[in-house]
Amino acid sequence: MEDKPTLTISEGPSSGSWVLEVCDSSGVQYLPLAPGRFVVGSSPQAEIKVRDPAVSGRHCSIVVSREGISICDLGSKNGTFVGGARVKDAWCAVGTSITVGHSTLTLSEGAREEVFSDGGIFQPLPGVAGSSLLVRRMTEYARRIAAYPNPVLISGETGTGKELIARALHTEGPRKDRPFIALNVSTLPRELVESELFGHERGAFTSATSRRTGAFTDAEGGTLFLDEIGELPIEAQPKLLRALDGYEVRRVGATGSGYRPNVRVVAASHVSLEERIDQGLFRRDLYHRLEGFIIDIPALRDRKGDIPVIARTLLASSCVGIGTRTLAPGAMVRLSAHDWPGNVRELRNVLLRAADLACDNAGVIETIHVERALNPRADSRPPLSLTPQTAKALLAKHDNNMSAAAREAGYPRTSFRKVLLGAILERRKR
Ligand SMILES: Nc1ncnc2c1ncn2[C@@H]1O[C@H](COP(=O)(O)OP(=O)(O)OP(=O)(O)O)[C@@H](O)[C@H]1O
Repeated sequence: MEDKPTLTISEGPSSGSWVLEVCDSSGVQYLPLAPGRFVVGSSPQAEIKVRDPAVSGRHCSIVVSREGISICDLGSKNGTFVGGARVKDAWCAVGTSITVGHSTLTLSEGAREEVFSDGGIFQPLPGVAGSSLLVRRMTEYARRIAAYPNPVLISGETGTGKELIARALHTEGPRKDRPFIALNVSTLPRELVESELFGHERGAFTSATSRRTGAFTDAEGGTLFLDEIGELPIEAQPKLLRALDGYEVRRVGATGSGYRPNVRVVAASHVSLEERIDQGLFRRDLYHRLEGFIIDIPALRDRKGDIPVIARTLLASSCVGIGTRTLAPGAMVRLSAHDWPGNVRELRNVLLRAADLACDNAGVIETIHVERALNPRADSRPPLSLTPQTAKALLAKHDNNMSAAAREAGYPRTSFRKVLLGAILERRKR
């Protein structure tokens, strides 16, 4: 849509403005939707053009009316999917993610008036793939606050990329040439936390055989990333508060005057710090010192439009040594249908396993590979009994298409082939 129609629907259940986020091989486009019918496809005539060879010329249509927004498949080759289900006609709600080919279309509400300072050319944060509206908003905010010296609190479920964002805050800010030190508080022995943070003098405690600097000194002039800050023992919290308030702090066992750290603290937590406060495990004053700027990273299931681009990025970066891999449209649909409780980390691991399983399939990851990668434990169970005879029958059923027969059997193509070779050898023996 070269000239983008914009209109605010003022009556009916679909009141408000709608934006369609189209994520295809060329990146992301945000298209404000006016009432009407729009054909989605790869053809130049389509009103909503998707640059993706797996998308049919006229793939599906989107109808925006007073009743709401509906989608209708137009007899596409690879199908139109909402969640994991192939649909002919479906009503869509805000947040609905539609998969066509390797691309996703996500419906958002009320972003039409939103103005981004990037002038429409989205510049992702280093290493952070994804360009959904949620990520775009987060990126804009992170870039802005990267310039400040104040602490930042990053919240988000496990695997959403909290450390990545912390690193981006560092590299995008004025401290980028100074150290970035990451410390996972939950892995520190309770009795050593203070020493790890602030250092110790020789003889301060039994194992302190020499003087040691702590993370605050190591990060001088730069950024200190404190992951799992909610696990910081309550007795170490006042000293961190002092450091954040700009007062002098001393090494464990030191006497006399201390030092005033010049460090930007970025803390992260995947648990609610408010809950830790209610449980008496976290000081409210420390929380307020940290939460001047909060970045809340959305869960992957709330930005499914990011899955294709993150998946492609991870396949390119994580599969070094495995080989080049591409995702079949069905595999992308399966990825988009999953809820990703482990977020991007889980996606990375699933892709790695799927890439390995696809080694015999010309580098194409199919739905079956994703399915098996999502259930790795099922994979280590002995395979269901596939005899040479059933393999042969399946092959005949699928007109000698080995991939299709292997898929139905739930086997990788190589294993299926081995069983089939058994049938041939058996026949030769007779
Ligand atoms: N948007 C993204 N694009 C590419 N890779 C990502 C993205 N988000 C996360 N990752 C990758 O996912 C993995 C987990 O990220 P990270 O360690 O930053 O998550 P986290 O939220 O800090 O996790 P935890 O709470 O468990 O410490 C890393 O390998 C990271 O590079």
